[in-house]
Amino acid sequence: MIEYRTLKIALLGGGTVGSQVARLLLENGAELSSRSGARIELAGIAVRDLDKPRDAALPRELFTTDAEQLILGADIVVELMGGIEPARELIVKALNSGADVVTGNKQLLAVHGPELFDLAGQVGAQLYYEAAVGGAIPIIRPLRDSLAGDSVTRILGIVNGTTNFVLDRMDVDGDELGEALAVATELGYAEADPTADIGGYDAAAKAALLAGLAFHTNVPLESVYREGIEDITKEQVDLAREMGYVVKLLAICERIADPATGEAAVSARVHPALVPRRHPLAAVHGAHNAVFVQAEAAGDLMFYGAGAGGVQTASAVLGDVVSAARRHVAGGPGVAESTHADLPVLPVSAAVTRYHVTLHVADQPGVLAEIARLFAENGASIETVVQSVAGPAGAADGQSPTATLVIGTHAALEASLAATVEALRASAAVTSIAHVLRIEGA
Ligand SMILES: NC(=O)C1=CN([C@@H]2O[C@H](COP(=O)(O)OP(=O)(O)OC[C@H]3O[C@@H](n4cnc5c(N)ncnc54)[C@H](O)[C@@H]3O)[C@@H](O)[C@H]2O)C=CC1
Ligand SMILES: N[C@@H](CC=O)C(=O)O
Ligand code: NA
Repeated sequence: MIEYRTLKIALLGGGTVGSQVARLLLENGAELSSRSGARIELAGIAVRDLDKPRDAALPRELFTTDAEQLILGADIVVELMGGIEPARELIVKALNSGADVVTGNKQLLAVHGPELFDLAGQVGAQLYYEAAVGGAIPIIRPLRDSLAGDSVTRILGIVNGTTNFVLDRMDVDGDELGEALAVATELGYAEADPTADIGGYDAAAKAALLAGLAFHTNVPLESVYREGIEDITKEQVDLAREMGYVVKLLAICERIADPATGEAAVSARVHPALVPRRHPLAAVHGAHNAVFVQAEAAGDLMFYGAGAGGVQTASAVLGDVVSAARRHVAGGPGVAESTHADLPVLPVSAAVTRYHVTLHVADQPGVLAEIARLFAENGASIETVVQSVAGPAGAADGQSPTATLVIGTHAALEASLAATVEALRASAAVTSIAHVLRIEGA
């Protein structure tokens, strides 16, 4: 019989993910122990409210409201509380006490990652965070380890399960945004404050982590361009479908050349985009996530799976717990973060994208030529135009007839495309601009 040493796990948070981590640790403890080479013991679960009903039936004596006390004597601290404080302070205490830390807290890492990874390096501890991006999908380890010998050039990902669920329900079931969000929240996909999901903040934090790992540089959260899906309407989703697209919230991380200097730089942005129906990302339904990685030698890779949900995310957390336990058994400092480059992170204006603009114009001779002139003058070139006559303010009201134009552009600098839209807005030929969305993955 093998004599294992015992490793104590302190679990901070017993909510959607934490309760499933606790259940699986208790149910599969023997198996996880033999995989780790150490006996893994759940020492306790810190929560705010001892009497709150949990998703999993867990022994009451494991629960405590004293997170600081629980950390003392723990070998591995699993932080699943979310938010910045007290999560940051507790992780600092855990690392300083020599414990390894496992977290799913992308919000915290996107803001305080550099100082926490530095601290972990200084004290010879390890900070694991596979659950922080893409839920159950292995994406942190592949970027950090498997692709460490390659050069990643671009990441295009659906990294927020809640917004993908909501957009999918709007597309497939005809739901309104609000009703679909209520279901996503009920299913445990949304953050404690779902504005983090709908506003694109959660995806922006994940984009900062992905870009930092992929390009070996620090990508501050505030340098990630962010737009959420709060203004996406059923009308836009329906129009997208008619035109052969689906609306997705994308995180796009790219290594680019600075358009002004030609120097190497990085761009990270999160926004809703039109994705062609034939693109594999269009087939990512429900709360699933998918991350496309393009690398110089490997070519195109795709990582796909459950991006949110308690038990699914618990899988990633437990993988990190086993890694941490193995490190305790083997000794040594663990894997260092590879942030050594110091690349500038450029604003969205330096990104190259395509626009899809729906506008109402006066249905008169010369208008189309005027519109084309505004695009050309601002450095954007039109790829497709679809026109339908008799727009919303038609001749029936005694006004001039209007036409609706749906224009798709070729790829151009975001700065040129945004300037074109401003010029269209100011033009007497344009009655109104109905929608502007970027096209990606075409
Ligand atoms: N729900 C999901 O699908 C996913 C969540 N995550 C991340 O995992 C973390 C946890 O998420 P959920 O389980 O969904 O959250 P939750 O809101 O369901 O659970 C949070 C838990 O932390 C406890 N807690 C919060 N503040 C505390 C404090 N000050 N002291 C003691 N306990 C405290 C709460 O009592 C609760 O038990 C978050 O960082 C989230 O972003 C990551 C991937 C997927
Ligand atoms: N709220 C997040 C949970 C996982 O990170 C999401 O919806 O993706
Ligand atoms: Na993951």
